[in-house]
Amino acid sequence: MTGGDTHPIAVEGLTKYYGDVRGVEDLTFSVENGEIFGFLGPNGAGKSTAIRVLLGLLGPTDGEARVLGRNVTDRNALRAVKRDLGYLPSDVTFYDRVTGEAILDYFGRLRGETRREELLERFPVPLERHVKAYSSGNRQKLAIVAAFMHDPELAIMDEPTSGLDPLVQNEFYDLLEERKRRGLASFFSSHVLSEVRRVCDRVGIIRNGRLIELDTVSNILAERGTVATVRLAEEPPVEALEFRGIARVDRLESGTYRLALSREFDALIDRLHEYTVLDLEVREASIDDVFLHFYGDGEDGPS
Ligand SMILES: Nc1ncnc2c1ncn2[C@@H]1O[C@H](COP(=O)(O)OP(=O)(O)OP(=O)(O)O)[C@@H](O)[C@H]1O
Repeated sequence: MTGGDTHPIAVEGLTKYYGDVRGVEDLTFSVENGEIFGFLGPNGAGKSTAIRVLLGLLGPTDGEARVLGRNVTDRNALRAVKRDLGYLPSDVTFYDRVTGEAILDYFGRLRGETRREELLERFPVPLERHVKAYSSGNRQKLAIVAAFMHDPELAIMDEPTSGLDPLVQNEFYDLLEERKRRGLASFFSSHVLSEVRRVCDRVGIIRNGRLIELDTVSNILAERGTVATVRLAEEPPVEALEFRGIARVDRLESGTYRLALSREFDALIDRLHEYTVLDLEVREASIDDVFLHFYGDGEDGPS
């Protein structure tokens, strides 16, 4: 990785161990300008660890990471780009005995606040109250305003939508999409496939500390974004239900099969036509489907 890398985020071989405990191992990826990048993984996968390293809060054990062209181990260089960086932590902890307004004043003085009023209209919070009295949703909204009010070039967010109601989530997705149109980069972690599917251009899937998939959302979903569960009067072998465009077939119980497939149903209908279909349910793949059924359940996922 060269010092002149212009990616908002560039990570190569990044590894972080906590003693013997693996946080993340050998992560390599980069985020483009104007991209919404989703970092998807189950609890304990290593998402927060990676984000903390990107923000210079944890030192890497090995490998390298650059944020806005600055090496994350160079504290001074990182401090110099703080104004261009927005950060939303997973556990929003503000000093409790201050008002929301005082918190925004503080961050405003540090980094700027050109979008403060506009964002407060979109993510309203009881500014005059002590943060201690805030609901978790209001804390999260305050954190969003604080992270974006200086209109940062790059936003790094750890599970930003947890605790938000659906309307506020939508407002948040709109905010990311507006940023994208303006060429600004956003990186966020999530364990919710549906939101990653909705807003992200590319997704990195992390499991047991390793990146096991890095692709556009549409490519990932094109191959295996739909799950059909079918109950047949007959009991054909699993192979009899395989066809082009199907990623996987599992037999759940006698006569019941689960098929992971692309959203092209003609081939499915053709194949099922050969049997007596007693029940058929088609749904979007959940994150459990992605992790359990497409990546196996071995320690490190696919090799
Ligand atoms: N301070 C720490 N000391 C020791 N081990 C840690 C520490 N922080 C995280 N870990 C371990 O590192 C691994 C990755 O954890 P991390 O919090 O990064 O995952 P995550 O994907 O953010 O999970 P979640 O979605 O639950 O927040 C886990 O095995 C976790 O137990």
